[in-house]
Amino acid sequence: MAPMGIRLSPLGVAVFCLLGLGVLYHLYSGFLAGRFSLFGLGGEPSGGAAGPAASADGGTVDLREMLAVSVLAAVRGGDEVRRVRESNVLHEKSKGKTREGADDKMTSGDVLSNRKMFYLLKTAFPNVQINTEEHVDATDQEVILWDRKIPEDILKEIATPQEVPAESVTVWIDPLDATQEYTEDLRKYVTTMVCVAVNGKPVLGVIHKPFSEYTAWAMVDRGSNVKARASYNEKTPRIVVSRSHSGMVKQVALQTFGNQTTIIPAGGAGYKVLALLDVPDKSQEKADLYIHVTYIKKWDICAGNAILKALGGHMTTLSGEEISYTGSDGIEGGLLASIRMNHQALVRKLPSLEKTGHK
Ligand SMILES: Nc1ncnc2c1ncn2[C@@H]1O[C@H](COP(=O)(O)O)[C@@H](OP(=O)(O)O)[C@H]1O
Ligand SMILES: [Mg+2]
Repeated sequence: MAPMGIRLSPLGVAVFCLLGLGVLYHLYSGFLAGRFSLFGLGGEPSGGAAGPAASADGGTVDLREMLAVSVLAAVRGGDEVRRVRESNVLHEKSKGKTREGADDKMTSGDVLSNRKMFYLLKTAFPNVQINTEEHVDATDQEVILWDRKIPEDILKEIATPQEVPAESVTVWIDPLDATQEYTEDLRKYVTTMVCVAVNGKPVLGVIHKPFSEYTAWAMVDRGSNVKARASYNEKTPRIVVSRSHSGMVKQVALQTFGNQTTIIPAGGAGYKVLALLDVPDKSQEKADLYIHVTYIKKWDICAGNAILKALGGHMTTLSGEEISYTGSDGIEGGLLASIRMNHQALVRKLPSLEKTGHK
């Protein structure tokens, strides 16, 4: 009942109730959306108003949002990588042997970075396929909510969203590239990487250097925060190659380009792609070509492939085939990466892997 002397209008009460409902809906919609994504993961909600960026029925995802989360994931993973290295307690172990018999190493830096990166992306995009280098322990789930903010530098380069079907997307995460060098405390080679492929084609890549806090990102046909250098030496190129999984790469490079060619042994596929670009980081060496001859995994190369492609460069097998980032984890045909060069002419110059004994 209304207080004495005050008469309530039924219309006023109805408007008031509707406004109240509107405010409640607004407050709780983000919270509920967050809960749905967590149920998708089977995880426990930890609160907060942020939610997933994709609808629960598969639907579409926005590649610009995927880029923002990929940058955040690479940086957060990098924080773990740095923290573990600085603690000097790496818990280094071997996951087994590579085909060539080298130790396939893993540390706490790999595992903790993998967990952060995976759950950040999985919480934001519950419906996309995510392939990571390290095993994700289902009993050790973490929910990391994205605040749905797209950084200014991305908004400046990429003015509009770009929706694609969630089912067409494959994400590749390398939580710690150059693990071998990480264990040797050769910090400059270490990167964290995220790549998004659509129908197997690499469309966006992020390479982050945790120890110099440098991040390169690019999206094909949309924009980037990194560019190619002004010139490259095609005749006697400086060639960056693996220092720990080299196979016959030095012989292949010298045989193809002559003894005047400079070979730069370096760790990490991310580091070697950055060596081809205009990167301000002082610890970064520069090269004209990146060649790899042994087996390699797609999380090692997808981000670099996307960035090179976005900047007009190429990454292919040694026989010039494009690499498809779906299905199997690895590629057999070696790797040739170049930018501002005649890539097909380089392919014709190189001997086939059969001749080098790698196939
Ligand atoms: N033959 C091989 N088999 C398995 N992984 C290989 C490989 N050659 C290179 N890689 C991986 O590719 C990345 C770059 O190698 P490199 O530093 O030798 O150029 C490293 O990734 P991770 O450090 O993420 O394991 C390395 O383990
Ligand atoms: Mg790697």
